[in-house]
Amino acid sequence: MTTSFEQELQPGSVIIGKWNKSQYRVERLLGAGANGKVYLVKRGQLSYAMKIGFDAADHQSEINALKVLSRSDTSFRNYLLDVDDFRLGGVDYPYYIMRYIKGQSMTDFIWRNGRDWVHLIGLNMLRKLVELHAQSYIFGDIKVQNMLVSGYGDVELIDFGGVTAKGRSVKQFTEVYDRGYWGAGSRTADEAYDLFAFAVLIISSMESEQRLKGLDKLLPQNRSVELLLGMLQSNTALRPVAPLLRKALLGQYATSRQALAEWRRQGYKKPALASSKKGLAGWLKLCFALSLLMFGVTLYLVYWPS
Ligand SMILES: Nc1ncnc2c1ncn2[C@@H]1O[C@H](COP(=O)(O)OP(=O)(O)OP(=O)(O)O)[C@@H](O)[C@H]1O
Repeated sequence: MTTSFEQELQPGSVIIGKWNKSQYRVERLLGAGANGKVYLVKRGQLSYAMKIGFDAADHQSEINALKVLSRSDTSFRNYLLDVDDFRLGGVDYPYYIMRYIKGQSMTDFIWRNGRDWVHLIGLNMLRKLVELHAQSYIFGDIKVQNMLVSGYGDVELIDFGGVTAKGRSVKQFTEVYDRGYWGAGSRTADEAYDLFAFAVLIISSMESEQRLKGLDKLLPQNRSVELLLGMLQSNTALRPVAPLLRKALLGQYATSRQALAEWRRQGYKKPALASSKKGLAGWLKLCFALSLLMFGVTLYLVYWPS
């Protein structure tokens, strides 16, 4: 049953769970998508994200996967914190409470801090996939919008709507990242499916908007993995990881563990955050100013008539 939630929850309004009676104060809307609306809420001093589902069946299946992951001994532990309904205008709306992830999109992060970050972000993304795959699920809907990057290139996945048990048909995907769209394989949930999308994610994060334009509107006869391989080949910044991404696009990794092991073997320069780059620039400016001052003092001492 679809229970579209048209209303906006106003900041300051209080949501009370119908069953668990937990109370959450709404701070603001974080985002809205095809499956629901996500709000930043507070319980006491702690912040959480609350997702109100539109479709009861989709919402429940997302919760089922999150319950398994939340109980696992992985970084997804305790990701899901509460599941309940709230009543508004005589209608019950299902919601769940999850960890609030503070971060920025991968493209923003790379734009701010530099392209050398792609290696570390890729590594952290593969680590997440290995954890998820070990629980017999695949993520399904890997895309820039479904992950956040924070701190020193730490990656968090958000939107578990595409999480699918291995062997089933992928529940939710985005065309450009989907190997079926590119005629590169089926939509059956296996680890290689996520690795294909991972390769597209890395390639697209290093491409200009101009070159990505129209990729989602290609006629079926023009969609071929060769096009993605061509983009990969021409991107010099991706040269060290190009052989790995090529294998991922061609479905040559059976497991994410293999891909992670190879990614790790690629050495990379430790990237610097923009703020520390700024710090360095500040130091350089200070040193330059000091050397000018010293130069002035020397001139004064040498040439000033005594
Ligand atoms: N745990 C979280 N912490 C912080 N922000 C979040 C969290 N979960 C979701 N968001 C924000 O809310 C937005 C919408 O959430 P989500 O992607 O889960 O909705 P959706 O309906 O499944 O979207 P889509 O149509 O892309 O499938 C996200 O793009 C993100 O900005």
